[in-house]
Amino acid sequence: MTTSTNGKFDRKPLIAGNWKMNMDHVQGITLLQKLAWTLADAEHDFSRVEVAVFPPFTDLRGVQTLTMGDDLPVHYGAQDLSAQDSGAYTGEISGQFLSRLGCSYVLVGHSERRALHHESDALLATKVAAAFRHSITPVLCVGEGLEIRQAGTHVEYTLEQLRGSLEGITAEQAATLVVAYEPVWAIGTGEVAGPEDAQELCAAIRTELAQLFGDETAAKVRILYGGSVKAANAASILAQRDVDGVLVGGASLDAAEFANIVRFEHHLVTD
Ligand SMILES: O=C[C@H](O)COP(=O)(O)O
Repeated sequence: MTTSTNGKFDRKPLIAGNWKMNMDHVQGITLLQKLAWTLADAEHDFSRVEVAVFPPFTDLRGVQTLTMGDDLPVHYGAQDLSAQDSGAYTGEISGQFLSRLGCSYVLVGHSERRALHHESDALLATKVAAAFRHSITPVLCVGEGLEIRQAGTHVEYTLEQLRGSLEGITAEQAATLVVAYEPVWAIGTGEVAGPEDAQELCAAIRTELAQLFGDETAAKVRILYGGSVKAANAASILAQRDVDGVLVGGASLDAAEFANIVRFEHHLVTD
């Protein structure tokens, strides 16, 4: 294991909060301020553990103003983007606009987008490309539903999503990618995949990335786990070798709880 980042991890851990369709622009600012104060009070070292939030589109300008004005070391991103850059696409949001708003990241293919908006792997590959066109890091979400898990085909299913959604990207682009493994049956249900389940899939994803783009590239990709992550279970999940962070939904709406997830290292047993 290399120790180029923080000693414990090969890659810098990323703790990401997806607010989903919660928090209007006023509530969003309050939440981010509380989070920043809580982490500042705890003297959180952002150079060791990165923090990012994914507010609704309508919050992004306020989040940008706050992070710039107060010089907050928190990154932020959008929950989706258009595959197109501009034109007659009513209701769509271009990566170009997100880039101008200072977004570092964008979620692509969250399971709720795949399910509710029928987003296919082919479409998602064009969204991944759009994110890279505008210098935004895509957080590509993959993961199986309950039926697939019960049938025991979850690894192959998830890897097929991965391959399809990354069609056409280069190894250079892949090296900067973030992948989030989110088993749909564990999202918002209180069911958490065990740390070993998270490791199994995150390791399988890394092996597949190595086959697609080479070992060196795969070693650079951060792979997150998502699904009912809370302060109480974050440390054991993040202790897994191939888990480089978490994508948190519900628990990211509570500043104190999310800050405790960010500070997971304080709950790790050191070896
Ligand atoms: O994007 C986050 C995931 O959907 C997990 O959501 P959750 O933590 O509420 O289960």
